[in-house]
Amino acid sequence: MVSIIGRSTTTLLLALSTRRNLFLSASTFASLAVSVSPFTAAAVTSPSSRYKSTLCLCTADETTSASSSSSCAAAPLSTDTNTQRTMTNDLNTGYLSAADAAALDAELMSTPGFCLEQLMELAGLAVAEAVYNVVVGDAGTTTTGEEKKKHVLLVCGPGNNGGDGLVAARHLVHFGLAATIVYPKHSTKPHFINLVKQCEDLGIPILDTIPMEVSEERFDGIVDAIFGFSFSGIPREPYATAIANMIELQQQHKSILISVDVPSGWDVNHGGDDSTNEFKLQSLRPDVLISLTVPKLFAKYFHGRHFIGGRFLPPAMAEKYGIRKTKSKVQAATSESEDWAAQYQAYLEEKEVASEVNRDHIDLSNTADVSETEEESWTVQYAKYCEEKERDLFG
Ligand SMILES: NC(=O)C1=CN([C@@H]2O[C@H](COP(=O)(O)OP(=O)(O)OC[C@H]3O[C@@H](n4cnc5c(N)ncnc54)[C@H](OP(=O)(O)O)[C@@H]3O)[C@@H](O)[C@H]2O)[C@@H](O)CC1
Ligand SMILES: [K+]
Repeated sequence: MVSIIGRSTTTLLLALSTRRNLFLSASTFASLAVSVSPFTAAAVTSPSSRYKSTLCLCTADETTSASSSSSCAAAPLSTDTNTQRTMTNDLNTGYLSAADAAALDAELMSTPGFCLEQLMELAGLAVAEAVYNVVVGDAGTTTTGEEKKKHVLLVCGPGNNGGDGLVAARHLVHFGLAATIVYPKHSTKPHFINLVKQCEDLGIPILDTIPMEVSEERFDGIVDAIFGFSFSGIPREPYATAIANMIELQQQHKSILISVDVPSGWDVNHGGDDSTNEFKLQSLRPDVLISLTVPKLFAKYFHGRHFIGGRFLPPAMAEKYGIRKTKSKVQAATSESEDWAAQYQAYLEEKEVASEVNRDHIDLSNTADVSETEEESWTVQYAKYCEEKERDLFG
């Protein structure tokens, strides 16, 4: 399976490695990327994603790691996209009840001092990465056959699950996909107002209802970010209609339905297959589930493709909540990643050659020296240019 790190992390590492050590090997770079990656995103049965920040492969064991410091950012729990199967036997992380999930959330924001905005950004980024992997997948292209951008509809609810959807929409657009948001009830909290503004600034349409006309856009993926672990009872309007519309689009347009943390309408502790409940008989059947931090109890009844995203648990807290830890291993990168690594190595070599041309001796193990020398070389060239100009002008 593949773990993914965010582009920002990659960029940071590129910048750091370029400045601090030009001989940093691609494999060291990849290991470093894995070790600093703050979240986990998805799993991925499609190891050949061309998304360039996909850096490492993890074993199935990795999906069980709850340690934020050593685990890959996202891990898939099921390994076969075509034959859906239960993940129960594959999962060693334990499941959280709705009450425990809320308590864990509150505790993350007290003892380790995470703020909600921080957690939501990590969660939303992990969601975007999993969605990218699912929608773009093996095809490795962000466009459709007609060269239109692949398009993701994100249906966002009134709480933090909806916030994860808003964050994910922004990242997906930065990843090169088209996004449309349906946000029936806007939160008046300042952070949510900002999230909406950030999406508007990217030109993402924000609608009140799901466009259902046949002539309207076909969505490659639909992200269900309506309800998370604080949902209870039967969905009220306008969300009941939104859920029904998502089911219709999934069935008629063959859009991939991806639920964030909890399939909306499912009982967080008991799942969505309770035949005694009329609504649940019509409830949505997501193709993909992205559990945040840890799967909730209902996930025992989910049989589709399963990712874990946004794992930021310190080990002591993981232990407290019965989340089992295993050692995480980083295996060889995918062939795509190797391509990427090769490109990076070539870039380093190019830089090295350029530096050698520019001066007799450069200590390549010291960034300060390199930049100073480059700066010196540039200033020398500029001085020569000025001298020439002066000679031309004044003889
Ligand atoms: N640590 C983590 O893992 C992190 C988790 N994060 C995310 O937060 C999610 C939990 O967020 P949350 O607590 O805000 O609740 P969530 O489920 O989004 O919705 C509550 C809203 O739904 C409403 N509502 C409820 N029942 C309803 C019904 N039957 N019909 C209609 N409405 C109903 C309810 O309204 P109320 O009943 O209060 O009137 C309220 O407005 C979690 O799943 C994950 O996605 C990340 O962002 C950060 C890190
Ligand atoms: K959801």
